[in-house]
Amino acid sequence: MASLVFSTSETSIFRSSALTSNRSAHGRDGFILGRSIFFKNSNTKDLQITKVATKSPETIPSLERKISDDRKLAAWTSIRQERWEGEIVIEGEVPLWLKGTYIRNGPGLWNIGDYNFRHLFDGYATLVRLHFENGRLTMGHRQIESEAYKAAKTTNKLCYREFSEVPKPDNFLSYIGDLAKLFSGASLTDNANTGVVKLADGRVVCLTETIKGSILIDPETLNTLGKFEYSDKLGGLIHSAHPIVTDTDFLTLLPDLINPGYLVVRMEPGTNERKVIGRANCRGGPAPGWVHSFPVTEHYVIVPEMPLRYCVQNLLKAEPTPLFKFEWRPESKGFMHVMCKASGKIVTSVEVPLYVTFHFINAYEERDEDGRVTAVIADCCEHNADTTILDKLRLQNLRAFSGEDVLPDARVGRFVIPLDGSPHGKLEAALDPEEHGKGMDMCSINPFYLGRKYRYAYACGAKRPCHFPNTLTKLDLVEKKAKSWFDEGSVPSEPFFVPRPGATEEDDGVVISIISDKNGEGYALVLDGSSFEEIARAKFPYGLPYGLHGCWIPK
Ligand SMILES: CC(=O)/C=C/C=C(C)/C=C/C1=C(C)CCCC1(C)C
Ligand SMILES: CC(/C=C/C=O)=C\C=C\C=O
Ligand SMILES: [Fe+2]
Repeated sequence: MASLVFSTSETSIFRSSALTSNRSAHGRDGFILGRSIFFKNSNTKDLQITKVATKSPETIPSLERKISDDRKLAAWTSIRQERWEGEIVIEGEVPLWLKGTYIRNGPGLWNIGDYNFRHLFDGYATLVRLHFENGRLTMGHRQIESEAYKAAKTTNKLCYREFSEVPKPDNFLSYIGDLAKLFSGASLTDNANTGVVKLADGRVVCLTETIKGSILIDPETLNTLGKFEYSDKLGGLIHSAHPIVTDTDFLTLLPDLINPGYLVVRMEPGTNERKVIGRANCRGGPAPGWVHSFPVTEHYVIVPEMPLRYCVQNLLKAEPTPLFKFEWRPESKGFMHVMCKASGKIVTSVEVPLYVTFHFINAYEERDEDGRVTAVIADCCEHNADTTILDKLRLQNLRAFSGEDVLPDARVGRFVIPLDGSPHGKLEAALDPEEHGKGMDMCSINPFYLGRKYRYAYACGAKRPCHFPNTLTKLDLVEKKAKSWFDEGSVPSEPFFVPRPGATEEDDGVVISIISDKNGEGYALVLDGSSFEEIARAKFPYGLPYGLHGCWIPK
């Protein structure tokens, strides 16, 4: 007789079994019982097994929706259950030095009951954890318990403004109330679905573009610990989704929508207080350019002012506009401001060609033979000044690939910002975009090269035809060459570089990515940072939704 003792947690103790053995389907020991699969959790002495539901389970009851086709790409499909954890089998070999935890964040749940969200960036945050130790790998995933997520679960309704979704007012009076809540920030989401960073003091924070969407998590359990409250009086509602975080620093930008400009702020480790370094005033208008990320060099913070600008009118609209909360203002031009980190002074501010970017890759100072800084070089994933990429990230488009080559072209955009007082900067491709299939986004570098002259970057590129970046690409910015990993029909997430401790070469390390494959399944992939060959993969019990950005927490 089979007898299973289920605890209230996800993990259950197995006493005896009349279960079906299941090695072939998942390449590891496990059992099938009804519609659930159980894997051995082999790092405990007890025979402990972890339950994996194969259909929409009861764990997200109010958000439940039938998954009709189990084999469709998991990347654009809502996560099937709130959490899972267990050891997964590695094919190949993970280097023994790789000890620690990779955590990836991203929007993984795009529906409330039968109501489907429209944009990739609307989804409720899903964390994925890959814990590497002694050549073994434990995977876990879990939803972040933001107020927005909890409210959707309890009311079965959208309660906060997401990237493109706006709660429906019940009547005219509540519409007026909603406008007030928009300006106070009360109706903005705290759905921290964009990135995750480890602060120098060890705290792990998930982030999005709303300041209230800064949420502390426990990197071991993926528990939501609570809001990260900023103790200063700086106010404001939005910030860059990508602060610069190092072992000593936390820098971010706060766009000022009233008096167009950006505050550059720093937060000391162990504190929650952001202090102003300086302010960059916008040169174009009527609002600041969207600032999803920004780069730094050793001595400077680079403040981008994109012609794709925040738009207060679009913020007020109930239905998404073609550019969501933004507008394209080519006449307002594009600029790059360079601020001295030490003094907060703007050392130069140049007009540059029009550009569209989510992600800066890196920046560094160019010096002459006397060691004087002559220019700042800043690289980004640049979408050829074309805003249509935002529309391509609507879920309807992501779910509808019919083989047509519809991904707009992108490149590694290299800004050259002279520091000699010239009014203009340059923007050119750092290498021939054909090298990476003219697709380019979701980048990482060796973190020791942040702000310094560097050679390698890792990003997603394209093998055409495609509708979304579908390769992992190592860029050599000196040789101006790219090398790619590709698996037909798969969607890889951001290639994340982890340096080998003690390494002296820039590309000595591994690259971690999470793959959603054409069979609806998924796996963690580890590539060698130097050869860019696969060294290991580990299949998940089921495919996971696409995720955005990760961080590495060394053991
Ligand atoms: C996931 C990602 O990369 C970006 C997410 C951006 C969000 C959630 C932006 C939200 C916003 C609002 C809810 C209102 C104010 C404007 C804006 C910051 C775009
Ligand atoms: C998925 C993405 C931006 C994510 C922001 O955090 C951009 C994809 C661009 C494709 O080329
Ligand atoms: Fe991002």
